[in-house]
Order: sequence, then C-alpha cells, then structure tokens
Amino acid sequence: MSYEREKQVAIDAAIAAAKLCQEVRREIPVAMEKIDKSPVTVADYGSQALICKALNAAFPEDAIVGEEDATDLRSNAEQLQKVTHHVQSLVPDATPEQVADWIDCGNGDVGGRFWTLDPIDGTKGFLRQDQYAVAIALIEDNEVKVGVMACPALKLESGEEGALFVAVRGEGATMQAISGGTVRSLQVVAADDVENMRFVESVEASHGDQSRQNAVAKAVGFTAESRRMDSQAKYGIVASGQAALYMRLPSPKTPDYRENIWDHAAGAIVVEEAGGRVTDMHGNSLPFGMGKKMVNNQGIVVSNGTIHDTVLKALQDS
Ligand SMILES: Nc1ncnc2c1ncn2[C@@H]1O[C@H](COP(=O)(O)O)[C@@H](OP(=O)(O)O)[C@H]1O
Ligand SMILES: [Mg+2]
Ligand SMILES: [Mg+2]
Ligand SMILES: [Mg+2]
Repeated sequence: MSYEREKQVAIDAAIAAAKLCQEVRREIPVAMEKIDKSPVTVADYGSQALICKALNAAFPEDAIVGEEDATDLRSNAEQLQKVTHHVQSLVPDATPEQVADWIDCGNGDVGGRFWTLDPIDGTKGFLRQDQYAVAIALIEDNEVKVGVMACPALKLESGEEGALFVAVRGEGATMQAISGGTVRSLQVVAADDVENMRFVESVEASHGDQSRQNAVAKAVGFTAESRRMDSQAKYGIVASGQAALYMRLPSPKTPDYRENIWDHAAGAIVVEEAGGRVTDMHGNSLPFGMGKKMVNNQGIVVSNGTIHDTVLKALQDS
C-alpha cells in the first residue's frame, strides 16, 4: 500500500508545528510542571493541537496517541489563552475551546492503525535552547509505516538551521531543510567509515546510564567522545551517517522506567529505512502497536546495523 497522502499530511503538520515551536523558542519559553514533575510548555500544547487538528481532518477514522492532554490547560485560562494565541498564527480563527479539543484528540488508543506523536520531544533541550524534535508516526499492524521528524534547531551541512527527516516503510529515508530545497536520501555509516564510528547519547544524564554507555562504546572500539544531544534528533544523526550508534540504557536511578512509543517511533523508521537497526538492549524489536509504553522492553540500541550484534554482545558482558 502507498502512504503518499499520509506522508504529505504528516510533513505539513510537522512543519506547521515546528514554526509554532520556533516562535515560542525565540521568546524564551517557560516550563509548567506535569503531575510526573516533567516539564511542558505552551509550545508542546500548541504543537500537539496543530498536529491533531491536521491528522484528524485528513484521517478522521484514525486514532491519535499523543504525549500531552488538555486536562491541566482547561483549568488554567491564562495558559490556554497563550497556547491559543500561538496556534492562531497558523489557524487565525482558532478558539481556546477548539484548541483544548484538538489537544485531546491525542487521547486515542493504540490499535490496528493509529498515529503517535510527540509534539516536542526533548522539552528539556527546548527549554535550554538546544535540540528538540516534533515527531509523528503512523503505526499499522505493530509496525511503523511512516515517520516524520522535524528538528528545527538542527544544523544542515549548508549551515542552515532546521532539518526534516521523512521515512516510509520500504521506500527509504530522506532529509531536507524544513524551509524546502533539495531532498537527500539517507544512508547510515558504512562498515569501513572509521571517522564516523562515533556514538550519540542524551544530554540528560538521568535519561540513561552514561557510564555504562561509555564503557560499552569503549568495548566495541570507539575511541571518540560521545556526542550528547537531546531528543530523537539522535536518530537523525545515525540515519544521516554522522554517528554509528545511539545507546539509551536504563538509568540506575529509574530502573522501572519504560519507554513511550512516541519517543522512538518516528526516529526508528528513519534509521531503519536508512539501512540501520533498532532494538531494545536485549536485541528484541520494539513493539510499537502493543501499548503507549513498551512495558516488556528496556534500553534502546540504534546502530548502522553492521556493529549491532557486537554492541549487544558487549552490553551483555558489561
Ligand atoms: N528516566 C528516564 N529514562 C529514559 N527516558 C526518560 C526518562 N525520563 C524521561 N524520559 C524521556 O526522555 C525524553 C527526552 O529524550 P532525550 O533525553 O533523548 O532528549 C522525554 O521526552 P519529552 O521531552 O517529549 O517529554 C521523556 O519521555
Ligand atoms: Mg514530556
Ligand atoms: Mg519525548
Ligand atoms: Mg514531548
């Protein structure tokens, strides 16, 4: 089956959401706190509103599973007004009630075919003026079929800021500037490309196990320091051959943490379609259609493919 329309709707939604996020970012965003103490901003809410509105209009039958919901916003008129103000730069006649309803379109359930979205992945990076990603993925029969990832703060080779990664199952992965222009097809690091045998990991030490990640990298023969970067932009770095490995091992401080599907779905298909491999730390494939959290999986290993088994082995021994 062709996913041409799904791909185009997701691209347009991601670009609109990225515009809203960049507008908020220029004004130095402030964080609100969610029940789990993690940060959220008006841009996370605005981005989810725009994406859900677009997906729901184009594919009314499809469920949407998004990270955010509007419960807190509905009881905070001032913040809801701020979110609405930003949404209005792209949808001029949007009302606060509509904005809250669009956000809550993301409260759908995982099923046979559904969308998952992370309106801002790497909110902590966004707040630091570092990297973040707007991530949208279509899941069908447990597998990601389409993935679109906008990384508005990521520099391209040309020096321009703002990268858009797109992948469709069986059709390869591409990268282009968010502003448009040449579409480049992506290829992971080749086995003999010693210079790019680097690895990426999170900036946030609490989102992984940096000491174990570094020990494993050393064991597989990496000599360069890791590149630390927020968000699923790390998948983009592996897909575009700028690093051969991304490791995300369970933090010893949060051993019961389980990964959310929206934190990985879009990035994973981009890397796979660029020729790479994505598994949990035990080598199992990631079950994107079973639930919002991947309860039976821990740790994420993303590689160019050729080094994957060596990394899994080194992990077992570590
Ligand atoms: N203890 C933990 N271990 C692993 N990931 C965590 C975590 N606590 C939060 N996260 C996730 O880490 C994501 C950011 O990833 P990264 O560290 O690669 O930038 C967050 O996404 P959001 O920013 O969308 O909430 C959040 O879902
Ligand atoms: Mg979050
Ligand atoms: Mg996220
Ligand atoms: Mg998020």
